[in-house]
Amino acid sequence: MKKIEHLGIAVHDLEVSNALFEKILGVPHYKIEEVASEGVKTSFFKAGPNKIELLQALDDNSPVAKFLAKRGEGVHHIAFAVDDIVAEIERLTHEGFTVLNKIPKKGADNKLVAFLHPKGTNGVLIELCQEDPLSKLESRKE
Ligand SMILES: C[C@@H](C(=O)O)C(=O)SCCNC(=O)CCNC(=O)[C@H](O)C(C)(C)COP(=O)(O)OP(=O)(O)OC[C@H]1O[C@@H](n2cnc3c(N)ncnc32)[C@H](O)[C@@H]1OP(=O)(O)O
Ligand SMILES: [Co+2]
Repeated sequence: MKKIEHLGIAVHDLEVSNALFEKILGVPHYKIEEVASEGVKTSFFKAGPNKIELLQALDDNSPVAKFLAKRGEGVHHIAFAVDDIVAEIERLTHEGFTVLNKIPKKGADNKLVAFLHPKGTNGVLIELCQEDPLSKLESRKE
């Protein structure tokens, strides 16, 4: 794993939290993106070389809605950048971790993502993140 790609923070109201994090970080969010498959609306901030992802739930059954109901607002996951997500999924599965999706799925900000169950990782939800190679081709079409 190369570095922390982003830190995910669950929030009730994206608009309110966008204003809050703009005050904290001194920069506005650079992107808002819905990921319907995850049931979230996200916004992204850059703090120097680091990225923060705010997550608001789109529906009551989404992972973020459940998290908010159980634990309230706060750090939801840590995402690590990897070069080869398929190889990392294999490696971590062999190490005995529960990879929640064995096939990488499309995340936000042009990434392919996979999650490790927090029960096997000291209670921290871990996201693996690889740059989606197709996203370069998609942006060329525009
Ligand atoms: C867009 C994308 C991107 O960056 O590109 C994203 O980040 S999407 C980010 C949103 N998507 C995801 O989170 C997808 C991966 N997450 C999941 O599949 C789910 O949230 C699970 C982690 C499997 C939990 O789902 P489940 O239905 O089992 O919920 P549950 O409420 O019964 O939770 C089971 C236990 O896990 C704990 N738990 C749940 N979410 C947690 C989290 N984020 N961090 C630490 N612990 C967590 C609960 O408190 C509970 O513990 P106790 O048993 O002790 O009470
Ligand atoms: Co994330």
